[in-house]
Amino acid sequence: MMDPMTYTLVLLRHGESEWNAKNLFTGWVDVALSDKGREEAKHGGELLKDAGILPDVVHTSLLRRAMNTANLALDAADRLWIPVKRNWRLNERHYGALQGKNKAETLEKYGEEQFKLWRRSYDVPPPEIELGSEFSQDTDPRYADAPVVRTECLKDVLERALPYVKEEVFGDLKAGKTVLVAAHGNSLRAIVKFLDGISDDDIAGLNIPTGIPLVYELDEDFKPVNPGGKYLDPAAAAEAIKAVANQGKK
Ligand SMILES: O=C(O)[C@@H](CO)OP(=O)(O)O
Repeated sequence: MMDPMTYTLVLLRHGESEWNAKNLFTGWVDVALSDKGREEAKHGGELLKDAGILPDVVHTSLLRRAMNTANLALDAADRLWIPVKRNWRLNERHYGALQGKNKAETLEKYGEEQFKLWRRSYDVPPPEIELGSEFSQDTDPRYADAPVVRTECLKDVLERALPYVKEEVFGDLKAGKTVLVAAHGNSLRAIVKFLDGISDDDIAGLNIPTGIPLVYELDEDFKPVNPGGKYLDPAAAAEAIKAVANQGKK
């Protein structure tokens, strides 16, 4: 039994996307899940159901890989009926001019140090994307309420995600709901950094696998009772985390 004084927050990174499979920087580009990604999402829902962790409300980004992952997972857990809240603040980190670029080619061209800084440093953003270019979202109507974003580092993601998390996600937790957040590698890294109080340096080494629910029990001050959370399939998560860390290297 879970302590009745704790809140249950489930973080779920979307299943593999078509651009994850092609090893391309994705960011705000709205790519679909791959077949494997759809399977991962369903499996994530089955893991939730098997663990008896049944979300009462789901929060997603405005990107279809997260929205569809939430739907597939909730369908598998027989919770497709729960309320849905969507917000751009849960989007993947905007990858600036790297959006649409191949990770292996970028590593090759700029070297490991620069590649790592762009990918995992806390406060070094990639170069800004050119407005109006193929992979820019500056005219996308779904972002009418958001500022024009041209690139983001993880710090920027944390700063735009946190107000939403504190208000909406914590608000639902306070109301006694089990909350599912279906989002992205870097928006979830930002949330985990905040929850676990991870330092700006150490966050570089944290990677989140696709499709495996990460469950946090939080105390009434929203501090993790189980620091780092608990993956519902720890062995699969450990394998997948290594693979994410090594993306770019062939
Ligand atoms: O391309 C992206 O948007 C992200 C997540 O897939 O990649 P990375 O893990 O390299 O930050």
